[in-house]
Amino acid sequence: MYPIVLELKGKQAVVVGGGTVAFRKIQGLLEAGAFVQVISPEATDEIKSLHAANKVMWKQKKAEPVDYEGAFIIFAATNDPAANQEVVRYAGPSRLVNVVDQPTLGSFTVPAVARRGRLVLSVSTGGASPILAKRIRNDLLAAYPEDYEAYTEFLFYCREKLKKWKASSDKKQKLLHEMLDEQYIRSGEKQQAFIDTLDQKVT
Ligand SMILES: C[C@@]1(CC(=O)O)c2cc3[nH]c(cc4nc(cc5[nH]c(cc(n2)[C@H]1CCC(=O)O)[C@@](C)(CC(=O)O)[C@@H]5CCC(=O)O)C(CC(=O)O)=C4CCC(=O)O)c(CCC(=O)O)c3CC(=O)O
Ligand SMILES: NC(=O)C1=CN([C@@H]2O[C@H](COP(=O)(O)OP(=O)(O)OC[C@H]3O[C@@H](n4cnc5c(N)ncnc54)[C@H](O)[C@@H]3O)[C@@H](O)[C@H]2O)C=CC1
Repeated sequence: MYPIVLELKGKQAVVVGGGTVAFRKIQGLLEAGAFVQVISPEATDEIKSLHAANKVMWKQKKAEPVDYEGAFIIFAATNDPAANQEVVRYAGPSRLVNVVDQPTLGSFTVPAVARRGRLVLSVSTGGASPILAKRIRNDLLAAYPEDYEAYTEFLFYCREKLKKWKASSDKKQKLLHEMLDEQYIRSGEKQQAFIDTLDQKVT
């Protein structure tokens, strides 16, 4: 297994199937900014609402090979094992394919994810127990509370600024470590004070 973080903004994702599992995968895709097409003769009310709100495109039919053209990432999420196998066959060997009922047929599995802005914590149990993955995700959400959203935005701003600073790498390293001081996690005021000092140094 080799974990990566995919950039899906504006990329085309095809989800075959319109049930509760498909809906969960769709939610993750929308959070990542993907353009989602759902191919399924039936869909849950939640998926229908997303379609009505133009958040996803829903083709109300069974999947055919033509549906995968242009897809960057594909989910075989029907309740029909043969239909899911067919998705894999037509997608070909060089595309990202997730298969919800026969995971080894696909090229990747979906972890449980805790998001705090730029901080993305993902948990996989290699198929041992999705419920354990979910539980550990919830533990991580408690350990890294909402403050981390603003905090990681602060760190991102400061690091981008420091990258442009024409100073010695020692000086940069010192600040890169200083900004990790615990005092900055919860205090917007302290973050702002650090930014102000940095803005004076790096113009
Ligand atoms: C291999 C993988 C492939 C993939 O889907 O990518 C896979 C496969 C299967 N899941 C099954 C069942 C369940 N899956 C969940 C939940 C989640 N499943 C997710 C991922 C994965 N599931 C991948 C591995 C992840 C890992 O290794 O840790 C999560 C983490 C992410 C997500 O789906 O977004 C999401 C929780 C996060 C959230 O809620 O956010 C629940 C619990 C629930 O629904 O509350 C149950 C019922 C309990 C049980 O069975 O354990 C079955 C049997 C189906 C059947 O019985 O027919 C298979 C098929 C098989 O194992 O062969
Ligand atoms: N990976 C995971 O996280 C989990 C996987 N599963 C597996 O996922 C499968 C799907 O689960 P649910 O979403 O709960 O099922 P569901 O019964 O709610 O939905 C199945 C959907 O597939 C559609 N479908 C059937 N044949 C199709 C075809 N040829 N082309 C396009 N769409 C088609 C149906 O119209 C329906 O919308 C289950 O059979 C189970 O084995 C179940 C729980 C978790």
